[in-house]
Amino acid sequence: MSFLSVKNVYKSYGDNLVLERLNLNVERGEFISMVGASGCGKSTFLNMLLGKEALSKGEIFLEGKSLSQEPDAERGIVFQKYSVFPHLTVLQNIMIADEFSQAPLLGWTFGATKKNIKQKALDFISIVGLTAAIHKYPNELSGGMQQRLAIAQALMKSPKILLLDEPFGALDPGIRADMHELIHDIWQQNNLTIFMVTHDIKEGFELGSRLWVFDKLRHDPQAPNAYGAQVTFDLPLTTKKHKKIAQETLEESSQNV
Ligand SMILES: Nc1ncnc2c1ncn2[C@@H]1O[C@H](COP(=O)(O)OP(=O)(O)OP(=O)(O)O)[C@@H](O)[C@H]1O
Repeated sequence: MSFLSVKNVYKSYGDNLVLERLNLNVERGEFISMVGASGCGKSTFLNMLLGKEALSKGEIFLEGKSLSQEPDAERGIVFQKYSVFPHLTVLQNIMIADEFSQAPLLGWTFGATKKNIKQKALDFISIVGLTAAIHKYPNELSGGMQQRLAIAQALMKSPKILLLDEPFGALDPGIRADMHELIHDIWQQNNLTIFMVTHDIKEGFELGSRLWVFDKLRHDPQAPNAYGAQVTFDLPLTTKKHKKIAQETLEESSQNV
């Protein structure tokens, strides 16, 4: 049994068939980079993994259990646009999800519970390198720091899978390189399974252990929505040789990625 199995999944919005016949197996600890032309359904696929979008057909299993339709703590997500609360400090932003899960009504925790959550938050703040900024508000942080904050927030929930939707797209190249190192270390040290959508094929190659290219195999110019995208290339990236072969494969196919 694979860690995550996608079985014959289809997704359409009205008569717009976005994804069709997806059959994929992923093992724990893989880092899947997902690329493909704009609008081919990469984010839709992530949202289905998150449980935010219902499947039109088929099923996705995580450790043998069908994914519920509700977003779940087992799946953390980091978007390009940061999902932080502007009126809370870095520390409060990271603590809040745990506080609400422990005290769902008001989100206020006290005593030992609060102390434990704070310690856990401080540990993640240290991992993402924000210790010097714990009392700052999001608008006082750079883009890279805000992204670190979003990653720490996602990690607080100890997700089994981490979903990254173009997480570094808005960052300057230097900061991007730092973030690549950070996410690579977090992936390795926590045996996380990561799905990352990126428009930057170089980033996909650098970070991923496996590359999925989404594309439509069939096109009907008279009915552009009649066919959905599939994973047309599924290539390992675990060694330098794999990466070279993957690069050549894509160049030969002149895929629009
Ligand atoms: N909630 C929705 N309702 C209707 N159509 C939607 C919805 N979400 C996405 N779509 C459509 O599904 C298709 C795929 O969108 P999606 O955002 O998944 O593509 P993408 O590959 O992530 O694109 P990009 O690379 O530009 O972010 C598009 O045609 C889009 O218009």
